[in-house]
Amino acid sequence: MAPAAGEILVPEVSAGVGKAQHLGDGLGHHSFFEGDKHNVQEFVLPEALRFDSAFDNFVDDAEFPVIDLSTLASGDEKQRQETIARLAHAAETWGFFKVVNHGVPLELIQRILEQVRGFFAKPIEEKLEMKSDMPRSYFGYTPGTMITDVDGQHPSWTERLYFKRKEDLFRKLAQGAWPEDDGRISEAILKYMDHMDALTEQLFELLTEGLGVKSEKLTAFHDNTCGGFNVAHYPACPRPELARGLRAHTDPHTMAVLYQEYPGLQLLKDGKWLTVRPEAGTLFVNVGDILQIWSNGRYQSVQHRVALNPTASRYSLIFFKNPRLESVISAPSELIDEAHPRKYKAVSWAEYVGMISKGTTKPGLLIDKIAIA
Ligand SMILES: O=C(O)CCC(=O)C(=O)O
Ligand SMILES: [Fe+2]
Repeated sequence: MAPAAGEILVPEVSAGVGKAQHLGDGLGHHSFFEGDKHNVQEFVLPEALRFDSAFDNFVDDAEFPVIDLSTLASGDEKQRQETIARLAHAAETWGFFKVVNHGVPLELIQRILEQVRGFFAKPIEEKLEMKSDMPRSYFGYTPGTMITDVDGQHPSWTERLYFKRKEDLFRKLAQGAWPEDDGRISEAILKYMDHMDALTEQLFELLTEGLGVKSEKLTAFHDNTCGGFNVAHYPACPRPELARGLRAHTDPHTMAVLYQEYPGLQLLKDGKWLTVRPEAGTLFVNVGDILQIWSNGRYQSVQHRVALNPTASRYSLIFFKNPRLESVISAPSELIDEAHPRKYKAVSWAEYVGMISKGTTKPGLLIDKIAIA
């Protein structure tokens, strides 16, 4: 008979100790669970919600779409059309693709990751001083105990720090997180976000063209205030099969751009969960719900989740691009005809986000709430 879940994970905690130094070598040097703030047993999932580790079922790299943006630099129109076709096909079939030769310096990514590690290594009390004001805003630090299913159950073995560019609090948050850094990290994050804005805008243009749409460009709904930057930490987990980094979900946004150093991200493809293999310097992009709505269901907002790693702590950088709050998203007329009736009701980003925070939906099904029957 299986022992009780809490006993399997970290037996010391079931005795009510909960100090980091009692959590074994795999977690002892992390401050994530320090100070009795978290009851580790909370992170143990019921059997039905558990999933395979980060090292099973890697995506076949020969099949996973790669978009090489250097193909656009030459100005060769044939090459550009080929890239657009490849990108559109990737968004239609996988909903995910790699981007290489994107112009984001690896040195900038590494500098940010270095700082990120330093922040998450701080004592939990210091991190909680920067706690986000949920549910109203995710801005700031969010412990895994607050990253749950929509009903508030089943916290995730993770923690994150979330920046929005135009918020007055941006510098205050960066300075609070890295007081010793003298403002340089703010500059690095802002520079990274500039790159992300440029990259997503470029992809929007290509994805718009890939649908043959002329009337209304996807860029029209966005500007450079419309991005959120997350740094996420998934501490090494001694029994990764019992907990999860992040539940299966689709991103409600327009698009997300991810940098990861270790495996953990898994995506759903033809009913199977596949692990995405990290590559130095490679960015991973996925279609969000807004892009699926706007493309009348052509581009796929695919479910994904994060599995845990038994020995390595994983850090990821995630940039979410979303429309302006008031932008109303509905598929352009070119995409609608008798054979392709409108699939989704028009929705503003403000309304869509409101639907999330009201918890009116089950995981992954938010988009179905606006489907036209
Ligand atoms: O950290 C990751 O690998 C993915 C995170 C993610 O899917 C999200 O934040 O929506
Ligand atoms: Fe996601």
